[in-house]
Amino acid sequence: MIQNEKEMVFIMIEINNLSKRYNNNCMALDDITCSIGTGVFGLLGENGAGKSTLLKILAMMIEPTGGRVTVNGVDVCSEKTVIRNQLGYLPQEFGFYSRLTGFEMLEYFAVLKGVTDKQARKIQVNEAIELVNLAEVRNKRISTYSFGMKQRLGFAQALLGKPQLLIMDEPTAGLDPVERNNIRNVISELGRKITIVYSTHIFADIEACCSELAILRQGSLVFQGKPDELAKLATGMSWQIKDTASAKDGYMSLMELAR
Ligand SMILES: Nc1ncnc2c1ncn2[C@@H]1O[C@H](COP(=O)(O)OP(=O)(O)OP(=O)(O)O)[C@@H](O)[C@H]1O
Repeated sequence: MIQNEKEMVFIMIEINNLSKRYNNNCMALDDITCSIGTGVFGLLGENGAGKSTLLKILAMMIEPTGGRVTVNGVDVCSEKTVIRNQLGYLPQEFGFYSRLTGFEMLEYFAVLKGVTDKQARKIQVNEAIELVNLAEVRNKRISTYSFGMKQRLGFAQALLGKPQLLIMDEPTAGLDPVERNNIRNVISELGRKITIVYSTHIFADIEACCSELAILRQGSLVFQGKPDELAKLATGMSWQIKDTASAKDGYMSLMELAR
């Protein structure tokens, strides 16, 4: 397994009064306060809710305009190197050198992550490739990969360097049901040892893997708790769509009712 139990570190992320206003005046996050411990933490929310913005701040890609985030008491804005050494990050959009093979690309990322020993690097890269089911295409150029394969390669790079904190923006997006299920299993397994924070639009992803979740809506935190607590809140509420509109319109009606 790619994680070593002996190196296990308990992570506690504290988010206090966090805000992010972009230069165009868009308030992407508005006074968010929550705690995230070891395990798998899911972030749910519709398009534009602020999920990617929060994950980018946790991954130190952007800075907040207000409030503070600490990881085990260390401020993410002032002690970036300390936290980067423990971090694996999968952004929503990921760039690869398409002329390289999947194996070569991951080796390159492993070097960037400081895995200097050649043998250790080979082992880590092969483990990551096996975990995301890319073994058969490891020696094929990335230019020949499907979208889902590239997504899984992005997932694999986040695992290199044995991070204790994994931040992933929609890791299951664009995957077929079999691969989505595999990635859910990998996330659940890794979440026994490290902290994983990931965003998704799919509640079934959260149900399958997360010990805790938060829901963002228009930059505000509207729920934090366990998946079954959210399910309890919805007990007794059910909706039937009677109109004959298209499935997409029906889905939109349901979302409006749910709100
Ligand atoms: N660089 C930026 N400059 C200006 N506004 C931005 C920028 N990035 C995001 N936003 C805005 O901030 C808000 C939150 O965006 P964000 O990408 O965090 O949402 P999201 O929940 O991840 O959405 P999605 O599910 O579509 O990925 C949106 O209104 C978006 O338009």
